[in-house]
Amino acid sequence: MSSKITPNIVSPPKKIKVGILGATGTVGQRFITLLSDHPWFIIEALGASERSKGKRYREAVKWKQTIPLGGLGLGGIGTSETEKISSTDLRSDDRRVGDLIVKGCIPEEFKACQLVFSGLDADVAGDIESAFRSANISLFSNAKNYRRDPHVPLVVPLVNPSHFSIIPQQQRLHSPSLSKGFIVTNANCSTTGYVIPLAALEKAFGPIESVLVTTMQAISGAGYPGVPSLDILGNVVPYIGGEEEKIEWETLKILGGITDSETEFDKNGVPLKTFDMHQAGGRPALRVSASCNRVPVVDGHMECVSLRFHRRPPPSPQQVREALSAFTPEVQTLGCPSAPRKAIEVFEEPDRPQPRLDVKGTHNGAGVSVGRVRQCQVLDIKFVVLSDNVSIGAATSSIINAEYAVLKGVVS
Ligand SMILES: NC(=O)C1=CN([C@@H]2O[C@H](COP(=O)(O)OP(=O)(O)OC[C@H]3O[C@@H](n4cnc5c(N)ncnc54)[C@H](OP(=O)(O)O)[C@@H]3O)[C@@H](O)[C@H]2O)C=CC1
Ligand SMILES: N[C@@H](CC(=O)OP(=O)(O)O)C(=O)O
Repeated sequence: MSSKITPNIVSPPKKIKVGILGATGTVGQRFITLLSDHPWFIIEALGASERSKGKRYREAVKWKQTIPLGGLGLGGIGTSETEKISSTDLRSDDRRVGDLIVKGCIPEEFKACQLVFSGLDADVAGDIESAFRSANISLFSNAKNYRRDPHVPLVVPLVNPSHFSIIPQQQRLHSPSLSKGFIVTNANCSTTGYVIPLAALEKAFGPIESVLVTTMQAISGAGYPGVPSLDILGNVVPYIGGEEEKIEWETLKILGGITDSETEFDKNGVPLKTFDMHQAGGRPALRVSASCNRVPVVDGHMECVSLRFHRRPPPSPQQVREALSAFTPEVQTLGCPSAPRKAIEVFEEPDRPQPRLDVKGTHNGAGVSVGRVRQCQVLDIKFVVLSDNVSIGAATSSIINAEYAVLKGVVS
């Protein structure tokens, strides 16, 4: 595993106790590696299924990360020597993550946590996550269950953290007497990877009208043990259930806006049952067509993207490269410690990025890599984007979302 990101904050807030639901899974394990040396967050509680409940974490988990589990601490390491000492005092027992006893995923077991991350299997995430919200716990989820909910923000932290402003409306509806209970979701891993360059291009050149995206998705996207080896070795599977639809509508919600009253997403954002892709909701309509493939790669989703801008004439490939490279998301300037120092790494080499060489990039999988920016003879521009599906595609996004919420006072 590559080196950790150096925190880029000046004055961190006080230490915050966090829980992880689905802690034994692929995404849960990535949460643990990322949080074990987080400056603010301290792992307080881990939850998983009845199969794992009551066991020490190291006995419950099939650990598949490249960092050994044995040495991982509970996080809250601070950014200075003084803080490291005080955070060790706070964790008076100074245990390792592997020592923690796995709990059941019920809110009573997570009462001491100020916020909870979820890497739960989508089959069970719906009821469990809403129980946490009702119990006045702030929840940051990777599961798909609440992404379409018109009062739940679907936040790719490098793109649309402004959508956190829908949270008071969600609380009014679901927990009017409670101040902390809410759900924030992050997006599907393929959506996340390619919507970051799309957002950068919209920021520089205005609305995009049409996008064609073809994915080559890693096996780790299917969790553990995932796709049978006999299906994927030396093969490509041209179907991932539900994935194309998710990419197509999630992109609209993420790049869309919230109405001025901050009570709902606008027409471009809400995947309403009656949603009409041709109807403009504050911006020209965006059409997206996705084709998804599972490929024999362990980590890293690669996506070939072609797009057309609303603006005529469109920008040149060189202008696009410069805009992508210059993209600076709010979470970066605000000082979220897990935000990449560079959101989009642009490659000039004709054969990069590649999953095996570039999936971690220079930012521990928190940014994305773009290459082969060139003219498209059918639309305007085409390029390839590579993202770490388990980091920025999942756990890292949730963590940056939570950091943003802390810095904005949404979680305290
Ligand atoms: N892998 C990826 O790249 C991405 C995944 N996601 C989403 O994140 C979530 C987790 O994915 P992933 O880590 O790959 O999945 P895994 O199958 O690897 O892990 C699932 C987790 O859910 C727990 N779990 C299963 N059933 C229950 C239950 N009845 N009660 C409580 N906990 C339960 C498992 O615990 P136990 O070990 O005890 O069975 C395990 O910790 C999913 O919703 C997925 O769609 C989102 C983006 C990317
Ligand atoms: N389906 C994605 C991973 C995933 O779990 O997506 P979602 O969170 O949207 O269900 C993949 O296979 O790579």
